Amino acid sequence: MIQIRQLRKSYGSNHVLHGIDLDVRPGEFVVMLGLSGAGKSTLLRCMNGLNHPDSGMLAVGGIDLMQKHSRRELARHVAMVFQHHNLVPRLSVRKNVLTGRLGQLGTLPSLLQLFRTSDIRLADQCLERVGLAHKADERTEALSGGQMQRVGIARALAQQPQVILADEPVASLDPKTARSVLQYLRDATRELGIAVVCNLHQVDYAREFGDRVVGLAQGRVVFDGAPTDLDEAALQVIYHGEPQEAYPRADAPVPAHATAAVLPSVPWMQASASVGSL
Ligand SMILES: Nc1ncnc2c1ncn2[C@@H]1O[C@H](COP(=O)(O)OP(=O)(O)OP(=O)(O)O)[C@@H](O)[C@H]1O
Repeated sequence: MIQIRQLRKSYGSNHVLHGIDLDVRPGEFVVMLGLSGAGKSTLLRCMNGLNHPDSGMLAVGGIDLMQKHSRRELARHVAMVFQHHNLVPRLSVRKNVLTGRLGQLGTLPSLLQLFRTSDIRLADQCLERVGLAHKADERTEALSGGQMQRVGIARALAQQPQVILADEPVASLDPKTARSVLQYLRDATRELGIAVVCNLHQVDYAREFGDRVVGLAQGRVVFDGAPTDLDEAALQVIYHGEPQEAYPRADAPVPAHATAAVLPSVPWMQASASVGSL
C-alpha cells in the first residue's frame, strides 16, 4: 500500500529526511512518533504529494509519487486528516463530508457540486461510521471540536481511499475526546482495510491505538516495531538519540486484520451512476 525506499528530502541546505525505508500494509494503523522537527510532517507531505522528495522511491496506493501524477488521481487513493480538520464551518455536516467526493466527479459536476445520490448515501454511511449520522443536516460550526474531527474522518472515508494520512489529528482535543476520535479512525480503517499513517506526540495513544509504531529522529527511522516493544529504552532512542541497534525494525509481524483487503471488494464503496444535486 505504501512503499518507501531511501527517501531523501531537503529544504535548501536543511537535510530533513535521510534515506527513509518504510512499508505499510492494507489495514495497518501505523503511529509515527518523534521530536518536533524530526521530519514526521515532511514525510507525510511527501506521501500526500505535497512535497517532492529529492531522491529515493515512493509509491502510495499504487501511484509512483516520484513521477508526474495528477492531484485528482492521488485524491482517489490518499486522504488526509488534519490537526485543524479544515472543514467549512457554515456548511452542513453532510456537505463537508461530500467535499471528499469532489475528486471523483467530472470537472463540471465538481464545479457545480452536483453529487450523485450514491455519493450522498456514501456520505451518510461515513457519518454513521463515526457516530454522527444524526448531525448530517446541522451546520458544522455548531459541533464540538471532537465532533468536527470525526467529520474530518468521515470526509476522508468518503474519498474511499486506500491510504489515510493523519497529521496530529487529536493535538487540540482533551484526552477522553482524543481517544474516542482515534478509536473511530482505527475501527473504520481496520474494517475497510485502509492503511493509516498517523503522526502523534502522545506515546500513550501510540501504545493504545497503533498496530505498529515508527520512531523518527533527525530524519531517520530509529524504531520500527510493535507498541509492546515501545519501552523506556526505545523512547530514549526516539526522543534522546541513544544508540539504536537493539530495537526492532520493519520485520514486525503482520497484525491479523491487516489483510490484503482491497477497497473495490467493500460493497458500500462501489459508486452507482444516478445524479442528484445538493
Ligand atoms: N516548508 C518548509 N520549508 C522549509 N523548511 C521546512 C518546511 N517544512 C518543514 N521544514 C523544516 O523541516 C524540518 C522538519 O520539520 P517537520 O515539520 O517535518 O517536523 P515534525 O517532526 O513534523 O515536527 P512537529 O512534530 O513539530 O510537527 C524542520 O527543521 C523544519 O523547520
